[in-house]
Amino acid sequence: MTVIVPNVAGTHTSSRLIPYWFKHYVLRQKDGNPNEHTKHYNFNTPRDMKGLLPPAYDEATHYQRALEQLRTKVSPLEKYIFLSQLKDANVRVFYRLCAEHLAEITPLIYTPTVGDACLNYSHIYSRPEGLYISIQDMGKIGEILQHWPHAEEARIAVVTDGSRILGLGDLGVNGMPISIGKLSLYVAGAGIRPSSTLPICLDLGTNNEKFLDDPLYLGLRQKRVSDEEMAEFMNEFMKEMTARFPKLLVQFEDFSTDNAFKYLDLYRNKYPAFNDDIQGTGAVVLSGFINAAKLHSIASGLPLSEQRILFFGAGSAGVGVAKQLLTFFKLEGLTEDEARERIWLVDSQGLVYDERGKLPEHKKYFSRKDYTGPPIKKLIDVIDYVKPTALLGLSTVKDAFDEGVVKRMAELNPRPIIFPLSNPVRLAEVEFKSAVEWTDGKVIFASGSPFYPIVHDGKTLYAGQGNNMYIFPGLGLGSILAKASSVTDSMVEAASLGLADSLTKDEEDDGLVYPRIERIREISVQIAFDVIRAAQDDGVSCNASLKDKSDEDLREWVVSKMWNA
Ligand SMILES: O=C([O-])CC(=O)C(=O)O
Ligand SMILES: [Mg+2]
Repeated sequence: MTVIVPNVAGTHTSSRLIPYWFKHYVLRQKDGNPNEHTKHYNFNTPRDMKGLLPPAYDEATHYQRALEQLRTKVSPLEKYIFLSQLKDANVRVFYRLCAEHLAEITPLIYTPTVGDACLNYSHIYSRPEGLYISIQDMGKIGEILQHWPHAEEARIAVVTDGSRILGLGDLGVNGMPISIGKLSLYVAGAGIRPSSTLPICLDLGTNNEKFLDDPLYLGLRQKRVSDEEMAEFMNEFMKEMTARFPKLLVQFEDFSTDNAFKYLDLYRNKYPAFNDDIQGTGAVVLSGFINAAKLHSIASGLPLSEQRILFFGAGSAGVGVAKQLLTFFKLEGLTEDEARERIWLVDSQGLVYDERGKLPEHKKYFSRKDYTGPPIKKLIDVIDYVKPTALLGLSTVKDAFDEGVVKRMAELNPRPIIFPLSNPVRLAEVEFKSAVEWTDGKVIFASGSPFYPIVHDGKTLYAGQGNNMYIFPGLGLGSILAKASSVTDSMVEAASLGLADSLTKDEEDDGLVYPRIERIREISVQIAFDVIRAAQDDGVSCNASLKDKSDEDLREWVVSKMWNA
């Protein structure tokens, strides 16, 4: 019997909260500048609030009140709107709520609900929360960046062009909530100061006809610009960003495949920048895979180096993850060519191999040379040919891992590794419940979006969440603290290995491949530490004062730099 266990969050907190919101409210009324709120993040308990607060007002109770109110909302989107307003009204209460109830709040401010927020952004929009830079701003981007207050505090920008939001496609300017959501996790998960975060949505047009026809659509009513125009825009944008925000790290988010690779390659050695979908997702999957392969090996006796990984989906995320997984085999002593041999890609036309015909650039590296027969189109047939130990989905094709596919994986492996990584949850290649049932509980599972735990034959099974949210907060924190001039491959790899290493005994006993999300801050400290050391080894850390710190001192120093609500 299989039962879904709802995620029941605890309700207790005894921590005191500062009612800064009142001061914030009063100040905002005075100046009325919509961006002004960002400067009110550092508050002391305002003494002048006496008489303005109800007699029995208690900071801790107020926090519980917010939680209670949240739970009266029915739909996830309503909850998202409530939380968004709470953040605006009272940033500390919002982040305290996140800190204390992360497992409950994360799916509401981030994947999967943030996907609904993006789809509906032009209808649920209520206030500015970041920067919108459009193609029409070309030539004066520098001027527009001046409008962001407190440039000296800016440390991390999440920049999207809305062209491939999660698995939802081109959402144009409606992509803004993904930048906002990621940055909320930077604060909640890594203690970045809220005023140091900068959400940016670039509006280069959209090819989404539905939005172009929507009278409330908030973006430019035009098709996406040409590659040449975009390249010119991006060059000006990055140049002006560095001039205006010299201490800023840029996280590229949800650019369409080709542009994701193109702009990462173009800027990664020039600016402190990384691409979350290529490098962040790659790192998080490598990490979960390391732990999954250990579990597989215990059950199968197969040496780790003999894992055979089949990727279903060969976009930016798929190829990014595949490249990162080369590290897994290299750590087992294989050469790069040997490592590449252990990985197969499947795209919409089936197995990716040289003889199939012309391939886009990013698929060529993994294209098989050892198969020359007719195209193998169906996934189940590719599985029969490859005999994979692991099946990873980054396709956004819902239910692509059907009963036949999953059962075949279970016939080939005592404990098959199945990672449906597409986001949001309704695009997952297979649901956790089905994967458990079809493998009789044997599956080693991680998904991009969260699934509830499942009780199978009296045992509670947990779905790992192979989402880059475990990586980017710590990778960003480490890069910022190291004052890294660029984000190197070793830094990304360090983040991944740090995460893999972070499982507690209790988590291992529960068969987890990722730590529990409630420990994200602790994990971010470890990742940031590893990232700083990697930056130093690569000679890209410009923070000379960290060089002589002992490991213990460096860890303590990282913790001391984290913001708390
Ligand atoms: O946002 C997420 O949940 C993970 C991610 O980067 C994506 O799917 O593009
Ligand atoms: Mg993304």
